[in-house]
Amino acid sequence: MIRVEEALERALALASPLPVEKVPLASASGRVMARPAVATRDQPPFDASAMDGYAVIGDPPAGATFAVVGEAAAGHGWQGGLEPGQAVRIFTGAPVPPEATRVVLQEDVTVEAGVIRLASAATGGAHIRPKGQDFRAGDSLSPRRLRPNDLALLAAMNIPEVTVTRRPVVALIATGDELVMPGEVPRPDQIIASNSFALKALVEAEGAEGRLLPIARDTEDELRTVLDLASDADLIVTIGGASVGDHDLVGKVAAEMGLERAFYKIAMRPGKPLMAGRLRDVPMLGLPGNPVSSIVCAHLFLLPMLRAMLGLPAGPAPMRRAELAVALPPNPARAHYMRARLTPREGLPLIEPFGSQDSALLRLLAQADALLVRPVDDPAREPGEAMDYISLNA
Ligand SMILES: Nc1nc2c(c(=O)[nH]1)N[C@H]1C(S)=C(S)[C@@H](COP(=O)(O)OP(=O)(O)OC[C@H]3O[C@@H](n4cnc5c(N)ncnc54)[C@H](O)[C@@H]3O)O[C@H]1N2
Ligand code: MOO
Repeated sequence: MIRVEEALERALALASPLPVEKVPLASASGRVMARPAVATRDQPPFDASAMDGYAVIGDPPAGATFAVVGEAAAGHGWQGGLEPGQAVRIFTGAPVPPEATRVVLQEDVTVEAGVIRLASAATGGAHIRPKGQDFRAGDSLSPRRLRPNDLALLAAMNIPEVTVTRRPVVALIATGDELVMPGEVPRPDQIIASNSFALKALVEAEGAEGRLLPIARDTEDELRTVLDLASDADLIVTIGGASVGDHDLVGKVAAEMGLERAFYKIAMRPGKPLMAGRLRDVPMLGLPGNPVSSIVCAHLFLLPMLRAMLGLPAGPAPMRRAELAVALPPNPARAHYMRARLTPREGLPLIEPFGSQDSALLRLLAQADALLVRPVDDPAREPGEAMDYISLNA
């Protein structure tokens, strides 16, 4: 059994960034930019008024009057010139006439017969947004996972298409004679396939496409057939059949199909029988079948692999700190990822692992906010100690 850190390194070595493609800006939310985007224009492209009011020259005192000689609205600049003693009616977003040095707010003037009079001295802000204040032509946005705010910036930069990394297609293969899909009527000795649904949601939240393949029954032929169906995926994920039982066929069948194994079995709880490798050029992750084990392994291995394929910085699932609520005995030779509840407080949140850590309990997993991380050979812990955890709510 190898350690989690070593296993992750080997898993990440299987995953390389996928080719890039161009997508319209309107479809780019959540996608991962593959190259910097470079602005082709200044924003604003002219000195722009920040307020509705009057553009004037100088710092006039209270009582000063100006003849209104024209109007500048957003999208309609004033071309007629401006002299001292004159004002141009102006609206937010309009180009400020080049001669003007400030905009006075309409609330600060009285208007009579085309003449404005200042109620108070025009001091303080000029209410002009200088050309290029937001960004200039040539400024760039560095590659990142695109959030809605980033899309607004790219649009303002006049970038209609973004170069992004292709979404990894993840084939999800549940295995086992005991499984039927939700909505079907199981025999008395069957259960409902549940893991694939969490895994599909997890990979899609990460920016990949999850493809649910038919459940592979516990025969070598059927498993081979479904693995063949997955050969055009970017990542093959099997669920179950990873352990040592007579019906655990994934390792055997994959090996016969040419799996170059990167590892099998790790010093981790839950998730000991995890395997990974390359099957005919496609990276493969063999998750254990126990529901909690498969989902915990997805957080620790599958999501980092997807981040690597998306060209994002890839490494371990991000860790945070919390204060332990209860005493814990020493942790033996397998790192333990304990399902736990977090209570937010001032300072570090409080973390309390559930009493039962059975890897079949989905109801407890649904109540869990976090995985409390206990490294290999972690000593006994006292309440109040600061510990690492991985968020399940992110
Ligand atoms: N003699 C040993 N037995 C087991 C060991 C071991 O070291 N020696 N390891 C245990 C551990 S730890 C785990 S984890 C499980 C994992 O085994 P498999 O990956 O072979 O998983 P299965 O046997 O196929 O299934 C385990 C369990 O999970 C249920 N399951 C499977 N797939 C799904 C699914 N898609 N949705 C919902 N539930 C699923 C399945 O019905 C079983 O109950 O092995 C231990 N045994
Ligand atoms: O590793 Mo198994 O995942 O403990 O249940």
